[in-house]
Amino acid sequence: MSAPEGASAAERAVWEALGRVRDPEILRPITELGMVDEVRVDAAGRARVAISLTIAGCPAARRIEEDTRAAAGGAAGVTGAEVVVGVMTPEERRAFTERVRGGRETRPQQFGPDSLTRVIAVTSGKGGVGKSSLTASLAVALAARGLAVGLVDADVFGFSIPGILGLSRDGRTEQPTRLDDLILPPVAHGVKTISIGMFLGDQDPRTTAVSWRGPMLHRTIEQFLRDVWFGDLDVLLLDLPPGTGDIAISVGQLLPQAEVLVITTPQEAAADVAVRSALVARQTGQRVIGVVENMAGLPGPDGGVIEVFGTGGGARVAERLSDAEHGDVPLLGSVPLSPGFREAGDRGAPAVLADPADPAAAAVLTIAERIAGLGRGLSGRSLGISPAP
Ligand SMILES: Nc1ncnc2c1ncn2[C@@H]1O[C@H](COP(=O)(O)OP(=O)(O)OP(=O)(O)O)[C@@H](O)[C@H]1O
Repeated sequence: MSAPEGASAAERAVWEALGRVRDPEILRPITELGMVDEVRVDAAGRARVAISLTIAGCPAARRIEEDTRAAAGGAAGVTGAEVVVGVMTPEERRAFTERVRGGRETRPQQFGPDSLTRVIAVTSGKGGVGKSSLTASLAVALAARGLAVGLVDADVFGFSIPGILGLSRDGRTEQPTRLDDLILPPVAHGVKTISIGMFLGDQDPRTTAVSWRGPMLHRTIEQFLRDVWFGDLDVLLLDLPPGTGDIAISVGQLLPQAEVLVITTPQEAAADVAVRSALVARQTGQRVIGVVENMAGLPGPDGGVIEVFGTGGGARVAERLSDAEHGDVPLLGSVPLSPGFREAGDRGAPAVLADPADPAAAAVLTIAERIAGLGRGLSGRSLGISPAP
């Protein structure tokens, strides 16, 4: 929607400014989404903007209201701005969800084999190697490069993504917005993020144990991929639980075209199990695109490096996964131990944004650049186009 005919110059300026206000969950302009009902600017330059939100008090409401006021107030010829917030009628909401979907149905799966979204599942053999920290940081780094990025935290037992991305504070995790059968994921640092930790209702994730059997886990991942509206993504990252359990197998079945990124530490024991988790992914048809070594040497105060977890694990995993059949699996980078990187994650402000000069953050940024540059092979895939008759 844009300024109606007969609008004054100041009203047109307000409409134009509102075109730069994005819904923080859908990441599209509120004018395009039909959320602006009316713009009036009186002779004294006072603007009155009427907007309609999907649900009263939806998590994004205050942000949209503030951004709208700021945008209208800053438009040429405007001396002050008032924002009147209304709620869409069920009819308007239906039209809104249609607009969000762009006429497409959410079902079946959004990330089927013909989708142009690169799906990258991040796996590790054992826990605690920094897989979640690296997945979240890579997602943020790729989004900062201008890509549309989604992140599914499929680490059901150890979901830590909401905390690392600042979506969880004091035991309360930000909730997705539900619009009828559409689930809109919260956006953190430009990344559309969904986690099992967002579906625990009022339960405190710090004290809530998730103990689900395989079929329930499978259904949850399936629902994440089907009902959560990510829109058009360039990249979808999945943080898998460590090891080769039910979730890894479900993801392999649901997303056989996914690429796999393997995280290990330099330690022999971590490297051995990392190779095994990659081999399981391969059995389901997924392609291993590379290995990242985390928790490599800790820079010491005297300029030396303390090899807390030894050396060489990343290179060993890459070498063992490279063969004539699968080609060369590269070691995409080695991320040093860094107290600053950990602290930033604990604060919910990833170091790749908050402190890009941090040695671990810098290594992750370089790895993100390499991953973005790898692209995805389209050979053998249907592009969904047919010759003109
Ligand atoms: N390069 C690093 N330097 C310092 N600390 C790190 C680094 N990478 C990860 N950490 C820290 O190590 C801990 C474990 O990391 P994380 O939770 O990301 O591991 P994980 O492999 O996802 O574990 P799990 O799968 O068992 O949940 C976290 O406290 C994290 O902040």
